[in-house]
Amino acid sequence: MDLKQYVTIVEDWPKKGISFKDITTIMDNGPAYKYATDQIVQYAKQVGAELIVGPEARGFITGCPVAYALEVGFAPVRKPGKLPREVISQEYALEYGTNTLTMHKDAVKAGQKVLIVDDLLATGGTVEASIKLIEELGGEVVGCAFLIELDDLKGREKIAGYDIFTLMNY
Ligand SMILES: O=P(O)(O)OC[C@H]1O[C@H](OP(=O)(O)OP(=O)(O)O)[C@H](O)[C@@H]1O
Ligand SMILES: Nc1ncnc2[nH]cnc12
Repeated sequence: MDLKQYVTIVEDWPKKGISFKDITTIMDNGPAYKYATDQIVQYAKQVGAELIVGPEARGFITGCPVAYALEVGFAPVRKPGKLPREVISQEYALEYGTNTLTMHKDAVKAGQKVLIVDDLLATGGTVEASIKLIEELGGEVVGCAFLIELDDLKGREKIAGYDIFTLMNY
């Protein structure tokens, strides 16, 4: 399936100069959403994922169906003030701003093989911060899976040494 036909490109959003890749038009199409999920599930099996971690919010939409299909758990990476129990935190930079990400202290078990799933790899700030959180909790990041990679932003250089799987490149 040519998934790119389901991505909607919105120029100059949320700021001038950003070419926003809207994946809601993959998610609202049943076969496209299933196809995208199935590709990541196959990859997750290859790398032996025991837990899926997804960054808020689009990492939930992308990662949760993968966890469901594999019958493994899903742990959220969230923006500050959202998780109710003890958290660890990590600052990160976005293509259009900065923020902090948090995870519950007990979200990952020591030695657990973790696959990070998100919709898009841009500068790599989000996935880099997620890797730091998972490793601080003792998890082993066995891969990072994305629907989309924005090549010019060179996010993969930030996570050199980690296995990366992407379905579409722009
Ligand atoms: O590689 P990076 O430069 O870090 O950018 C990629 C991240 O940016 C987007 O999330 P965003 O923070 O906009 O949050 P959202 O999913 O809640 O819209 C996207 O879903 C990725 O998580
Ligand atoms: N260009 C972009 N399109 C969609 N999501 C993004 N997150 C960071 N950069 C993005």
